[in-house]
Amino acid sequence: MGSIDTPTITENGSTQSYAAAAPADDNQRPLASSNGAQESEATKKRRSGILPLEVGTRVMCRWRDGKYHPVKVIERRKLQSAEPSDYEYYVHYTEFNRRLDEWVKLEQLDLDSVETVVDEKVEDKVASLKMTRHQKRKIDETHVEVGHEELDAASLREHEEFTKVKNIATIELGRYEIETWYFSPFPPEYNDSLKLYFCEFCLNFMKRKEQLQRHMRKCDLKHPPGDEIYRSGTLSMFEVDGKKNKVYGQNLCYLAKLFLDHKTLYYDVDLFLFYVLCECDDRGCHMVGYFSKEKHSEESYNLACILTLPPYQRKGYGKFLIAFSYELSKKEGKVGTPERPLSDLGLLSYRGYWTRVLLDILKKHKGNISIKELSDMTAIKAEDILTTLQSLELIQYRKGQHVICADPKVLDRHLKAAGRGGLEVDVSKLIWTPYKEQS
Ligand SMILES: CC(=O)SCCNC(=O)CCNC(=O)[C@H](O)C(C)(C)COP(=O)(O)OP(=O)(O)OC[C@H]1O[C@@H](n2cnc3c(N)ncnc32)[C@H](O)[C@@H]1OP(=O)(O)O
Repeated sequence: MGSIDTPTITENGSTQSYAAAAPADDNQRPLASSNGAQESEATKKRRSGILPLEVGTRVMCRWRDGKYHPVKVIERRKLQSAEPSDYEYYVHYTEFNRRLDEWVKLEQLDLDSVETVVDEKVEDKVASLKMTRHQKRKIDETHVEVGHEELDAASLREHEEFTKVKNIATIELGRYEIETWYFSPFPPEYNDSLKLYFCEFCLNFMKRKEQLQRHMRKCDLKHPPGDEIYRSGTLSMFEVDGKKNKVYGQNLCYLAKLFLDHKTLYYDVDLFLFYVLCECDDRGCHMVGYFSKEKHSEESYNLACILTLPPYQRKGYGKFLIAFSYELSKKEGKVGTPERPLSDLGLLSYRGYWTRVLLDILKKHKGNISIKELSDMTAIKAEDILTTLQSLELIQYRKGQHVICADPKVLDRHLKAAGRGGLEVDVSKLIWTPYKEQS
């Protein structure tokens, strides 16, 4: 499967880029040169007519692969120079996920491709009028000041303005420096910092490296707070109760929101349990990722948010966390499903997990099996089983019923295409009591 591009991570000074810069090719366009001496009078006149570009402008932009891609200008900021047209632009690549939005220099833009300026105000007004009450509440909850049920169009627009540009560009966490993906509503006093320094154990965050160094001398945590409920080899899972460890829970939410776009940031962490996966060595237990789970979910959600930190992605931890969430559901005697909406990467991971689990059972099972039986065996909600099997074309609708038609050859073909299984959860190493039984 091809890779969805993600920003960069630095470890010990060496930069790993998930999207290698491609060599220049036919897709290369002439650079929008800022060298005035070589420009014709006509070009100069045209440039001065359109610069600085308006927010909302659509134009082609040279990306890190060396090719030009369509972008929309989201924001602009003035550079400290004498030229009135010297700005840099925050752009959204319309073909890519928002995590790749970035500040670019004028030189990266092909000014010959500038399209008519969109009337942002009209566009946004229409969008905000189309918002449902539920969407409004979700947006409101990601804001620092929670609790405004009714947002008028003006404050909604103000909020969108506020969140459209990433506030924190990078974080330092343990031995990694990580580029962030999205806006996260840190308390206002952190909003002037491009980089934040996290204690990898208690997740407190600071503006300066020296503050972190001082903190690390005092912090006595060497693993997440809470109970270690799983250990197998160097992998450990900790269950953190948001009520008992409120600050940790909130810090984790601030951190996670930097990599989760459409998720609500809950300040009321009391209602959640956090399952934090760590790789352990002699220096301590280092967070790899986590998922959160509502203590009581009316919608039978068994997972609210899931994150593998970027340095650990594509190594099977995501599928491990998903598998773990279903193992907890099995212990509770319930079926579960992840909270919606799923992100692009979330959907890929879940589809991959469901596909492999179901194909493995169908391959081994002799005779007929129903969706209900599959659901009982896996704790996967029947709807998710149905959509997965439908996408694999293993379902037929006969006499008003869905019937699974699993030809062994078709199963083999799908299994081959399903890729790696991810890291296994060793259930014998899970020592856990469901939440309700603890109180
Ligand atoms: C309910 C919700 O919370 S939805 C939101 C989900 N969370 C997010 O979007 C936060 C940011 N993303 C992440 O944290 C991670 O990408 C996760 C948690 C979704 C997946 O974590 P990972 O540790 O990378 O998962 P894992 O290594 O098990 O891979 C899962 C599968 O997803 C797909 N996948 C994951 N990342 C990519 C990618 N960058 N490009 C293409 N496919 C990908 C692959 O099919 C992969 O399986 P494969 O490697 O065998 O081909």
